Amino acid sequence: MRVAVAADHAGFSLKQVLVAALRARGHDVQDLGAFDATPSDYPDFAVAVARVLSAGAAERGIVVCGSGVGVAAAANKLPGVIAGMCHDTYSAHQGVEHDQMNVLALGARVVGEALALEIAEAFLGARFDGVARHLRRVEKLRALEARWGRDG
Ligand SMILES: O=C(CO)[C@H](O)[C@H](O)[C@H](O)COP(=O)(O)O
Repeated sequence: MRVAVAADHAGFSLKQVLVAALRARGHDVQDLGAFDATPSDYPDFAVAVARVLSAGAAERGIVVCGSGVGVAAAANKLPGVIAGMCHDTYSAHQGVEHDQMNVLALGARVVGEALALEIAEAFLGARFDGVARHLRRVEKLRALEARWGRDG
């Protein structure tokens, strides 16, 4: 699967681990930085991933900061993005199956590397189930986006 990944300084180390592991497992990973742990601003990296998703150049995105909160908020500002912060595997796959989540937000100061990798795999392995009630709810999300717009 084509996956865009990015992190700020707080998520840099975990992002390095995720990129290497996901590539080793056969995913086509686009690493959008950060490329070192120099202090940086999480919106810049979350938006880099969200732009790729918004343009249809990747199927999924993973964004990492200290808590996962900032990158989730930033990614959700762009059209076509449904980002969720998940620190357990159930939310990571259910968010895709029910909510069509396409960006996973992780907090590197919250979860360890092994759990983060399991969460990422649960996210990447899941597919939207297309069940009518789930589709109806996702369409309401899209309608909210269309009504109030987002700054891409
Ligand atoms: O967790 C974050 C946002 O939700 C980000 O990692 C922030 O950049 C975090 O606040 C970083 O904190 P720092 O003290 O600047 O390292």
